[in-house]
Amino acid sequence: MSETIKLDKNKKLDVKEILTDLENYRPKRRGWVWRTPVPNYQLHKFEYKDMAESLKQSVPLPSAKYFGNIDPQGTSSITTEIASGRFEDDIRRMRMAAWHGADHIMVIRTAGQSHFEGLIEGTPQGIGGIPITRKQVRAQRKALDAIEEEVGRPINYHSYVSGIAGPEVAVMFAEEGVNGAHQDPQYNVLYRNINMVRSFVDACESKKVMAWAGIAQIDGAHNANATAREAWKVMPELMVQHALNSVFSYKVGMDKSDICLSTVPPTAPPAPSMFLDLPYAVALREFFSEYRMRAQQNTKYMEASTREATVTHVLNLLISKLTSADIQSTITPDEGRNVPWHIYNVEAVDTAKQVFQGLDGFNEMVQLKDDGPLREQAREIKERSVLFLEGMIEAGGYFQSVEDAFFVDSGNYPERNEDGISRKINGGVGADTIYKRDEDYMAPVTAHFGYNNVAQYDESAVEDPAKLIGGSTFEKPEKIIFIDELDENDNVNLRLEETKEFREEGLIKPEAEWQGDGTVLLTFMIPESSRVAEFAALEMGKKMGLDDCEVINKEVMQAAEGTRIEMKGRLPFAIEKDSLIIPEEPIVMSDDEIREDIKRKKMVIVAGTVGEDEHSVGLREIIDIKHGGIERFGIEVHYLGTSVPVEKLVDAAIEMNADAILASTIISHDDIHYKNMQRINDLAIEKGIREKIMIMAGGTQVIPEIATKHGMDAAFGRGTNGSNVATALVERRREMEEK
Ligand SMILES: Cc1ncc(COP(=O)(O)O)c(/C=N/CC[C@H](N)C(=O)O)c1O
Repeated sequence: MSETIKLDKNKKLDVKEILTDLENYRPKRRGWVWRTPVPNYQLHKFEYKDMAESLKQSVPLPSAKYFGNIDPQGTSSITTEIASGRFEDDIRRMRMAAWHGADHIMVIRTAGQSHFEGLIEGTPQGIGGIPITRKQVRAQRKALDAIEEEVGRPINYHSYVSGIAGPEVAVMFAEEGVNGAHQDPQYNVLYRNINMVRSFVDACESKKVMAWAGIAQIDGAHNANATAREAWKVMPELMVQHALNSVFSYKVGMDKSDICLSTVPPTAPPAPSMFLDLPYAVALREFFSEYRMRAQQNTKYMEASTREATVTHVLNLLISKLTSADIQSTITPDEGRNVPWHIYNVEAVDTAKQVFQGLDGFNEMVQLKDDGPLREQAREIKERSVLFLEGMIEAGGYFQSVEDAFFVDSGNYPERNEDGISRKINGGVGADTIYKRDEDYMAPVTAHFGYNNVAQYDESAVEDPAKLIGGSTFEKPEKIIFIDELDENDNVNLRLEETKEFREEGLIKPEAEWQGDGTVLLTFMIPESSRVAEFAALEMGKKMGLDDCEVINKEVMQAAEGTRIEMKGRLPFAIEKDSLIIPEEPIVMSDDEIREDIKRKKMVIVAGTVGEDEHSVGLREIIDIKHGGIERFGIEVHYLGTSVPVEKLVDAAIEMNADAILASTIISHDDIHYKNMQRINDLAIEKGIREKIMIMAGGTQVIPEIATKHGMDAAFGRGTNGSNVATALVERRREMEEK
């Protein structure tokens, strides 16, 4: 069995190492792992109410630096769907997402795989998803073994068991340690036009196998949201679809704790979405309190604006918080315009993480009203769904009601708009492919649904039919036939060869979804109407030398005054890493070394926020002893406050015979911060003190390399602290002393 690969956070994951010895890889475990809640969790200066165990390593939110760099993890599993078509490139994105808190990685299948009659092998490239094959599943599960070690939390790997080869896929997933899967025969019927009898018979087998492997199941009800003309009208039907798949799954043998209802808040602003969606979320959780909730963010009304999608997602997360979400599936905010990009998978995971962090303890302060429209609407949705179910029974059962187009009708049942999806009982892909088992039928395999009749060969094998063949692949994984590649023209090895230069030859290109794709995203505000702005942007992109420019989002600022344009394009060149001139990271001296130098020779500093700038916090943090500022080293600081004229700063330095001027500059409009730096420098020259005084500046928008071009001896940007500044002062003074 191949060893778990050890990842170093400062080293890229080596896909080739993942692909090595795959035939001997065995999954470490089966089944789903839920997060571990930690009641009253002390993190930094806070006590969290609704958090789970923290990660060993992670990328916290940008603002975590103000809170001891904590990265609290909510109790819901967080999903991100990563399936660019090249599984090998997706592995790196999985690592990025895991570091941001995703512990449920979903891989949607290549277009139409639901209609593939059997398993596919090797590693062909996919369209809009990944061709799910044994080798690709193994590679990604093996990679996730390493990634979960690195972040310090189990990661659930997930794909799809629906389709005409559902049972075969279920068996392969059970063999390969897949942890979660969509399985809902209604999906086959309604959205893939697979014969309904075949779908339900297959689902018995698929669910039986998934139950054996402890695979958490997600149903397909959310698809009705995405398909219905007016999504908020299908809520009764959604309840029925959940009921059908959940009870069916339970009856086949799945634990209710592994049956996850896939629920999506049906609407989005500008609709009054909380007023419409919250009652549905409440009704659902009341009806199905024994099952798991997999809350998925709304995609139906997602356009190309990532901002708009993110705000809708935050509202969806608020519903999850007010009700419940065992799994919170994030949807990338760019799904309305791209096959999702790395940065947006991570953004979506961060959005969910951030909202749950921000809403920690919320339910101890806010509760849902016990009366009024919330309860009335929830009741009505339940009543309509019961009517829907009764209507189905009256129509002659599930198959007949599908044929009668009960489902995805945009009428709020019992209202009907007669625009539902109808499927023929004897129609669709796989019709007439169900055969009655012969009298002497038996199957010497584990987790086989239905009467298996093995007693005819061996009474003692009734509970363990695979005993008749010395164990099936579930007991004897060495019986699995591992096929490496089948298509010599479409496989991961060829693709890796094409992108080798970006891994082994130190070439750098930006990438959005695939290694070396060169994709960049530009945001413009063009002071023209939408059409003019679009074509102006394309022209600008061309002149910038970008290939394949495409405007992927336009938002009107005002019809005539301007349009916000987002345009993607491709960089036609790569950068050689070795050719980059990267300035050394400023070293930070030890406290003792700084103190020694100040003791050796006193240092007096004049400091102030310069110009018309009232920001004081940053400079106070750099100066004040209680923030670990430079005073703690014994440096004498004369703080002149805020909005200090340049003249006053320089005059004070002369009066105090200061060794240094420290200028804080937060406002950067029209480069006023650099202009003030230049003025301080020039005035010091004019007053004849420039040679003997150090001048330094800092602020969140300051780029040190630019500041030094405006006369600064040193400059400090976002994230600087007292030790950085004190080190620069001591170093600069030593240089001046050596002159
Ligand atoms: C029950 C079920 N089976 C199969 C598939 C996919 O099946 P194909 O291989 O035919 O595309 C789906 C798809 N749902 C969309 C995923 C969504 N982004 C999600 O997060 O749920 C499904 O819901």
